[in-house]
Amino acid sequence: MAARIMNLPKHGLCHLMRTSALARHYAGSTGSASPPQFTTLSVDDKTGIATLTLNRPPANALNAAFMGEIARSIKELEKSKCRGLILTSSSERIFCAGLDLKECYQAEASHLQGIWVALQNLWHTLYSTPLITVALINGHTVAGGGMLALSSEYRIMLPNFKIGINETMVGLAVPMWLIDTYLNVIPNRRVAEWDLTASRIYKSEHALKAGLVDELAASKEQGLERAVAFISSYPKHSLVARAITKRQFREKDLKNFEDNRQHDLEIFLSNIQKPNVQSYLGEYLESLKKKA
Ligand SMILES: CCCCC/C=C\CCC/C=C/CC(=O)SCCNC(=O)CCNC(=O)[C@H](O)C(C)(C)COP(=O)(O)OP(=O)(O)OC[C@H]1O[C@@H](n2cnc3c(N)ncnc32)[C@H](O)[C@@H]1OP(=O)(O)O
Repeated sequence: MAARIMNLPKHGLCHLMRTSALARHYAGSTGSASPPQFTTLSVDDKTGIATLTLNRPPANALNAAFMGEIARSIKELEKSKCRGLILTSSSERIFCAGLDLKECYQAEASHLQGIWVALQNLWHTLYSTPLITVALINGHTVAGGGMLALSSEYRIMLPNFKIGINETMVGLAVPMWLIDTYLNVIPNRRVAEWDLTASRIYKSEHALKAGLVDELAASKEQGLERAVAFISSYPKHSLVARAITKRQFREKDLKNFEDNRQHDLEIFLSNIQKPNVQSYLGEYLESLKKKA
């Protein structure tokens, strides 16, 4: 691991930063003095590949601070001209359980707004990044967690976990930008419509067959090797052309999102505050607790 910040490393791809250095960098560039709280970031100076590890126990549930932190890391890595990003989890069971439902229950409108805007920003940042992105899904990933995996370009999953988008199950509609993201991975509209309307959750092995993930890996170590191999398969000289091509594939979805950003927020706020949705959310949270 590199131990210093410098302008141009010898391979010309990535500034070299350790977690502590990046934390200082955040303070300068975002106005926030707080170091990363829920993630760790490491950058390999030989490969130019960053690994961002989600670390908000027990479930990596997404609250506004956590989502802001992930989005800021991606932006900083873009500036430092890293080549690729691997997203993974410090948990051995859960990659990401989606939005922090405890923070969505009986919350003030302003708090809910902060959560949704952070989710929108995180999706936009990850979906549009020129970095080569791989989700190394080393645990269950549902709802907002599925969004993180599906917005990445390549998915490597460990066996015997669950992946899917289950919003209709919690009584809410899937937003158009997430439908577009899903279609970018599963272009068969009938299958995508069925999956999202039915809140279909796939087991790893079935997700591979369905094309929702690209590879299975036997262990996290093997998954990391495969992720590095995927990112390294893009030659250095092609990175700019690659990024422009990626952007063109995703541009329409990004524009649709920008055109409807405010409306999307209003729909979420209106739905999440409905008494029946809140009541269902309360029961759902109880059912999660009872499992323990
Ligand atoms: C509110 C709905 C908004 C809908 C918005 C509409 C559009 C969608 C656009 C994209 C946005 C998505 C919104 C969301 O992300 S909603 C989140 C939905 N998430 C879920 O339904 C996941 C619920 N969790 C599970 O199914 C399971 O926990 C699991 C992820 C499969 C892991 O199972 P397991 O390994 O058995 O672990 P536990 O169930 O025992 O959980 C461990 C621990 O974590 C707590 N927890 C789990 N999920 C959440 C969560 N989402 N938020 C907060 N806390 C969560 C769980 O309560 C346990 O805690 P304790 O150890 O303290 O009991």
